[in-house]
Amino acid sequence: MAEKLAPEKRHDFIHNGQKVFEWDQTLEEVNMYITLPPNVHPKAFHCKIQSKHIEVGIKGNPPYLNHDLSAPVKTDCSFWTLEDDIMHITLQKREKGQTWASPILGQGQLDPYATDLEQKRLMLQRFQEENPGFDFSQAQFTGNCPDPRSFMGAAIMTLNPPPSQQTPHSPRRIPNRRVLIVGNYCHDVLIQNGSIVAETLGGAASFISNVLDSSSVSCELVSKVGHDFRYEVSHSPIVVPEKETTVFEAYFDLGIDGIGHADRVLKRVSACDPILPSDIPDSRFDFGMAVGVGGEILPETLEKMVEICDVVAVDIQALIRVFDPVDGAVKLVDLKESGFFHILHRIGFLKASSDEALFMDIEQMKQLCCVVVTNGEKGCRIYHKDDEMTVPPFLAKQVDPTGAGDSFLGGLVVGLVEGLSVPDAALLGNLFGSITVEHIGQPKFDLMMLQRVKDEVQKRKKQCNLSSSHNNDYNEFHERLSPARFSCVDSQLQPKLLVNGHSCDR
Ligand SMILES: Nc1ncnc2c1ncn2[C@@H]1O[C@H](COP(=O)(O)OP(=O)(O)OP(=O)(O)O)[C@@H](O)[C@H]1O
Ligand SMILES: O[C@H]1[C@H](O)[C@@H](O)[C@H](O)[C@@H](O)[C@H]1O
Repeated sequence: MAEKLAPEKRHDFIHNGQKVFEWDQTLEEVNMYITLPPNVHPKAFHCKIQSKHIEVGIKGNPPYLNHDLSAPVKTDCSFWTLEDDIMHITLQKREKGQTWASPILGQGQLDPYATDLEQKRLMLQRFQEENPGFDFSQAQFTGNCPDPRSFMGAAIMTLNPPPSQQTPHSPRRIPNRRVLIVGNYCHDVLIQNGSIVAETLGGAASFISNVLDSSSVSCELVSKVGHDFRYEVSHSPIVVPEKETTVFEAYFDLGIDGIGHADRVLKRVSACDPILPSDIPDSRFDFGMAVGVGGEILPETLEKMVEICDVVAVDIQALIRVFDPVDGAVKLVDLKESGFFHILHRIGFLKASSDEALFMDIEQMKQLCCVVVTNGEKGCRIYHKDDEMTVPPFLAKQVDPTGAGDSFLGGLVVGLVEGLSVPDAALLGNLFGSITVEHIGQPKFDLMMLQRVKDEVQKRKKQCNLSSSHNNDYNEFHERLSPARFSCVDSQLQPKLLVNGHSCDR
C-alpha cells in the first residue's frame, strides 16, 4: 500500500531554461537524479554531501553543482550511487516529514500547487506508516493539509520507527527507544536563613533519569563523580578517585527581588571533571540529552552527541553557566559567547528557563531548532520557526523548585519518545515539573499516577490518529492528565515549604 503513495513522477530542476537534474522525495529522503556526461570514467565523478551543502562534479573541473541545500540532511545516512548513466543522490532529511520545495536553497522551487500536492502525498504516506493495516492511497484531504512534520508530533522528526519495524495489522507499537543522558550527578545543599535545610542528590541527569526510568523509557547515562559520591543510583557514574563530586549550594533567601519574584542563588562549591567525547559510547541513540550543570559538557562533547544521536535536546544551563572564581556563584553568559553556538544548528531542542532565555536571541534560535522556555508556575512556551504557543501548567504547591526544569525536560522527552506532538510532550513536561516542585530532592512518582499517565498518552495518540482536529486541543489532554496528576500528591506533607523562596504553609 505504501508504494502507492511513493512519488509518482520526478520533478525537473530547471536553471536558465535547462534541466539540471530530476528529483523527488519521500517522508525521509530527497532523491536527486543527475544524467552523467558520456565517456567519463565513473571514478572521475565526485559528490560531497554536507549537512547543508552539496557539491557534484568531475574531478579536476569546476563543480557542476555547488549549492546550499534547502534544509539540513543527516550526512551519515546520505549517500550517492552511479547507476548506468545516472548519479543517484539520496539525501536523508534531518527533519523527517518536512516537505522540501526544492533540493537547492532559493532555486527551482515547486509552485504552490505542486508543493501542496507534495505535502498531501507525504501526509498520506505518514498516515500509512502510522496505520499499516489501512490503505490510505485513495484518501483525500479536504481543506488545508496538516504539516506531515508536525502532525502527530515533531517527534516524527526522527523518532518514529522505520516501517520495517512495524507489524502490519497490529496497533502501532513504538519499540523501546534509546536515550543518552550526558551530565554530572551532584550533591545539592539547600540553605535557608543561614542553615542547611536539606542535602540531596542533584544534577539534571539524576532528575531526568528518574523521570525516564519511572516511565519505562530505556536510557543510558554518562556522568562523573568523585570519591565522595554518596548516593546509590540506578545508572552508575564514572568515579574519578582523585576528584570530589560536583557540589551546588542553593540559597533560598538571597535572591528575592522587590516584587517577591525570586528563586535561589546557586553556588558551585566544587566541580568534578568534564565529560569528554571518549567517555560517551560510540553506539547510536534515538535521542541525546546534553544536561550538564557545572560546566562539564564541552563543545567537543556536544559535537559527539549530535554525531551519534538522531535528535539532541540541550538544556541551555549546560552551555551558558560560568562560575565565580572566588565563591562559585553561578553567572550566565550570552549563548553566542558560550563556545557552543556553532553546533546549535544541529540540535533538535533547546530548553531554557525564563531567566536563562534572556541570554539568547529566541528569534534567531527558533529558526535553528525548537526552543522551549519554561516559566515556573505559568507553564512553558514553545517557539519553532514561525509558530509559538503557550502550554498550560498544572497546579502545584511548591516546596522546592530544584530540578523542576530537569523533570520538565525528562517529561518532554518521554512524550516525544512515545510519539506525542511537541505541545503534548511539553504538557507531560509541565506535569513532571509540577510534581517535582512539591518535593525536596528527587520525587518518587506514584505508580498509579504513572499508569494513568501512560493510559492517557495512549488514548491521546489514538485520538490524534483518528482526527486531526484534536491536534490543537491541548486543553482536553490537560484536563485528562490533571486527575492523574492529583492521584500522586502525597498525603504526607513535606516539613518545610519554600514557595518562590519564602516559607509558607500548604
Ligand atoms: N510552582 C509551580 N507550579 C506548577 N508547575 C511548576 C511550578 N514551578 C515549576 N513548574 C513546572 O516545571 C517547569 C520547569 O520549571 P522552571 O521554569 O522553574 O524551571 P527551571 O527554572 O529550569 O527549574 P530548575 O532550574 O530548578 O530545575 C515549568 O515549566 C512548570 O511546568
Ligand atoms: O540539582 C540541581 C538541578 O539539577 C538544577 O537543575 C541545576 O540548576 C542545579 O545546578 C543542580 O544543583
